[in-house]
Amino acid sequence: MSETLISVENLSLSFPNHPVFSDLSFQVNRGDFLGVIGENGIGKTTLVRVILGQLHPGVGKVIIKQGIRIGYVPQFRNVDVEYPLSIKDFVALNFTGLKLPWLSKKERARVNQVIKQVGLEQIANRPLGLASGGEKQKAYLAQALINHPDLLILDESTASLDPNTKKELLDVVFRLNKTMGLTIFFVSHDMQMIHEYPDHYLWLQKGKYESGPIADLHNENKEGQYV
Ligand SMILES: Nc1ncnc2c1ncn2[C@@H]1O[C@H](COP(=O)(O)OP(=O)(O)OP(=O)(O)O)[C@@H](O)[C@H]1O
Repeated sequence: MSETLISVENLSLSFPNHPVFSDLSFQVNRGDFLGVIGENGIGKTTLVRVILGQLHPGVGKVIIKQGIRIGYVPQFRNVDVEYPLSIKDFVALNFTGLKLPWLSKKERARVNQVIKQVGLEQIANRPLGLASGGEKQKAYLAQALINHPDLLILDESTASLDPNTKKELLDVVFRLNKTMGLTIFFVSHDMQMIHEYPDHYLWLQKGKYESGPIADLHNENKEGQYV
């Protein structure tokens, strides 16, 4: 039996005069690669905020397994070319944000390890501001990995990348899922990506939702408005 990391039970949530979820239930088990899909404004980021504990459910339960660590990769935001930190230093910020440049030997080794996992070792000393969009996003991914998360949340992290760069980032995430069993909560409005990488899906729709193994996400849906 796999271990449940997130259990959402009969969640209903509304903003004033604006219902977002009604009776939403799903689970995420250790090792899952869940793709969360839905059109703009449907509530994907709201769901991430609920899981991160920033928003409290109105009705229902959201149970996060005690003691798990969550890594978060935000939507791509450009970084100014003048940004002073190297990729390596940027990744290390997630240890405390204050210790730079006084990292322990062990911390340095961990930085090098995650940089290697995301494939940035050749440019680790390059200023982050001079990295390409895809490289910046990989740096955010490495930063999210630094504290050994059990669960990685990617919130539209590939949205503004070109198709090849998107694929490159998702290939890294896929490898982490398959080789290390890292649990992935991948939020996207790109139906093609959802068909390609996750093993389960949660499709948020107006007033309802669908979820299940990815094989149940039918082809007629693939032809829908998200392609
Ligand atoms: N704090 C808030 N107060 C009121 N309404 C909100 C608040 N946060 C979000 N909303 C509304 O709730 C709905 C869901 O927003 P959310 O950001 O979760 O959607 P989304 O699926 O992530 O959209 P996108 O794909 O565009 O990022 C939207 O209509 C949004 O305007």
